[in-house]
Amino acid sequence: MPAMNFVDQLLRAERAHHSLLCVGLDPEPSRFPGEWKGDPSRIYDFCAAIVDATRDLVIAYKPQIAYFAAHSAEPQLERLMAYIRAVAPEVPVILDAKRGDIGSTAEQYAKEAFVRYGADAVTLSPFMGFDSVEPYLRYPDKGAILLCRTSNAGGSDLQNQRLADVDGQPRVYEHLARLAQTHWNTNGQLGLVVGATFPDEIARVRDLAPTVPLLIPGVGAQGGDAKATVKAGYRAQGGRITGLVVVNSSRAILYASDGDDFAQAARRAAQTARDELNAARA
Ligand SMILES: O=c1ccn([C@@H]2O[C@H](COP(=O)(O)O)[C@@H](O)[C@H]2O)c(=O)[nH]1
Repeated sequence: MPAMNFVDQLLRAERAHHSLLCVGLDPEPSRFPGEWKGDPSRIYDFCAAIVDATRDLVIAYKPQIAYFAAHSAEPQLERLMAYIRAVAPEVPVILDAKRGDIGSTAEQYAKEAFVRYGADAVTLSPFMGFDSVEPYLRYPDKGAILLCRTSNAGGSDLQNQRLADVDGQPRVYEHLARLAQTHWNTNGQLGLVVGATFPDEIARVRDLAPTVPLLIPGVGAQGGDAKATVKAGYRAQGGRITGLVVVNSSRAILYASDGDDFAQAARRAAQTARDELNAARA
């Protein structure tokens, strides 16, 4: 049976769990509960408990590789990826690595994401241009999600600049949104990262890239508005989703409680976030 591609995996998970919520797996040992506090050898256990508590509520998981690499915990990430595939095979996993390098090195990063970790998609910085993205597109079913209009304030420094210093010229992030909808999307599996902290820009990206899935971090701990996010980026017609949003929340869910009830608290926080996102679809 041919493998299901990333976009279809997202749509299937959305249907199965009626959810636009992506839980971000950003394990920070200093915030672990009880006896696990400060112990990096518990990264896998902590994340697996979060997965067990939330797996019927999500459209995707997004492990951020830095939280593993900083503790030499890549083997725990490998184990976690295998665990998610085993217990939640219907949930795609986006490896948040924000890679970006020349083609020969990008080939190695693509192998790391898709072969070593078995990720369904990876986040990339498009700053080095199409030849730095192309090696990922050679994997026909895998997703590549390009940073477009990021959630941090400093994202404006470059992404909001106009291509020529003339009013009316597109901004860098607008140009990228157009490319992702058209020429660059050679396997049909590109996505764009747009921050929930900038709902007007989400709407602009959606206009320029009407069918590209948007990964939207910035609700929860960064204060982005869930309702405004969905209104700006989600599109459906006649019961069919035409513009999908995958809305990430990490710390607000992982650390909803610092006690032994952390997993139950994460579940409650995920339920609340999922319901809030769904209410905004109406
Ligand atoms: O523009 C961006 C791109 C990526 N991120 C990542 O998303 C999560 C957000 O975590 P919260 O705890 O929900 O704030 C984190 O992994 C970032 O590296 C982003 O925030 N903004």
